[in-house]
Amino acid sequence: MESRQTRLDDVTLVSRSARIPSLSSSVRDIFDIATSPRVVWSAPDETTVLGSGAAATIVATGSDRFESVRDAAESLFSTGDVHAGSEVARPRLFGGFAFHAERADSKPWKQFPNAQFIFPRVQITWSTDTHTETDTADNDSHAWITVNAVDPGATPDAVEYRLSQEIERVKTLESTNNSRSPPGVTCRHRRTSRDAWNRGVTAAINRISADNLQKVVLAQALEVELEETPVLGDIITRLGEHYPSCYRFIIEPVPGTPVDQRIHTDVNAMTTVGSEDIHNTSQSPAFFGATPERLVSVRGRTVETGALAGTTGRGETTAEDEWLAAELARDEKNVHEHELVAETIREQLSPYATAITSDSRRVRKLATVQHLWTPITATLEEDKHALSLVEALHPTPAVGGLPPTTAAETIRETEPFDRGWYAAPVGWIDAAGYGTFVVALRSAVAHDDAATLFAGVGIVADSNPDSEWDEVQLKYRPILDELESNDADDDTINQAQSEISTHTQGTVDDTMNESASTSISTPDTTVPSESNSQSNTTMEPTSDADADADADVDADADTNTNIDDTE
Ligand SMILES: C=C(O[C@@H]1C=C(C(=O)O)C=C[C@H]1O)C(=O)O
Repeated sequence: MESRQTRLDDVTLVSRSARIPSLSSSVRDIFDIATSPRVVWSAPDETTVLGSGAAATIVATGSDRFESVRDAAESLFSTGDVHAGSEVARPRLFGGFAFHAERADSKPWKQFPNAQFIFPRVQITWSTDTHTETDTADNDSHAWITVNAVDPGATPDAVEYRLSQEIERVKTLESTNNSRSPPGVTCRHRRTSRDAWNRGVTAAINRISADNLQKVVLAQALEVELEETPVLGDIITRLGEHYPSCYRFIIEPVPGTPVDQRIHTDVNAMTTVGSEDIHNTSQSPAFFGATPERLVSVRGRTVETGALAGTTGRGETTAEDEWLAAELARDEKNVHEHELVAETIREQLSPYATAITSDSRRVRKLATVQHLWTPITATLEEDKHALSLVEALHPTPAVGGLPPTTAAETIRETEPFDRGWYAAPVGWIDAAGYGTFVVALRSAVAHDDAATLFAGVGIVADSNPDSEWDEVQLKYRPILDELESNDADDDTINQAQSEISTHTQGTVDDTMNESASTSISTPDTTVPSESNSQSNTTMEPTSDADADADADVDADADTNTNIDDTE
């Protein structure tokens, strides 16, 4: 994509939307024909959104990157001529940040700026979260199409004309309903060997004993070669089926976008998405995942967040599963690790809030793991942009550690790879400054016929390197299951259907079935942007075989051929 850096007073944002009743096409259908950069956002209790192409892109880097993106976004939206027709169809910016303030410049993150937000050329918003092919029978299911242009020459007439073209295109799309098989993994390479892991975890524990550190989250990266290029539209759909309570996302970097200090808009902004000449054939990398962790959602003065830390596996029988949940809920190490996170989040919110409410700590069951979870809500003292809350909260000790600076140093010294966008904030913002951001866990970067997966664990004083290793392998499962060709799908679905959360007080809740420097880019000329500036019950496992369930899962994770354990 050609792009140019643009003064915001030179551009006009024009956005028009229309409702499409009974849209039969799903994310799976449209993702394939959409134009890079593509984004998908699918969250419990939120509309599902697919973005195609970039009418504008905001890029930032450095320690003031949150503020830079916020200022650029506010400037961009302030130029707007927006007729959304419905709040759900309102134009939004989708994107995220790297974990660290500096840009990652190594594989697989080379094409990802430190912070990047895309203002899609075409945004399709499904009115319900359940937008898969089964919904076609649902008369109420409908979608909105929004066409955005950011260009000195953008006119309402031109955008409306383009909107009518997009409506025809989407309405006439065949819904294939075909789910293609996972690509299959041919080779795996761990970036951290078992020995290196043991040394890293032991060194972190020593730092904790020496009182320099309370907690640090250490991660691993797993590179896999695939038999073929993964079909991300299918993968994200299946992740939605297996992990309905998780936040699913796909983000592609904008090809050719300068990585800092820019606002860019797309020279092709007025061309039709999906037409032959711009059909997506690129090998753009894509960051995708299904994370259980919402960093923050801001709507008006209501802030929703939570602490998610402390992990165990799923049992093979209901009794074993409940036993594991009960053990997790009363395990001192996990509760300590969890409470450090919950307490820090409350402290991080307190300068902005008139009230902070923590719900009871509970066990949250996902298809492959169970976590300790404390939902937290706050009321803001005054209006705050979602990105200000993101800045206040990232990184929580659920993915960084305490104290934050020593934890960040320990992470950099220990991990032999760059986290890139893993464990960092990914989400959306709108013109009102509302937004939802998640912590990008259970995630991977797909690049050509390969992918790099990331997963981490919280290390505290009484952590054991072997158990922490096992926990990392378990956390690879959501993504690895979508890449490996095997018959494990059915088991995962069965477990997903039992997603519930259990209050530690023993009640059952089913809330689980329910979220630098700057650039915006526009075409051609390059001018500096102004915005640069517990359950109480105790159960025993039913049998020895059941008690070995965790070991079985982990052994499974290692069954593939060609595992290269070298660093
Ligand atoms: C770091 C990850 O997960 C985080 C660490 C957890 C833990 O240590 O128990 C649990 C949930 C997440 O906050 C990951 O999934 O990669």
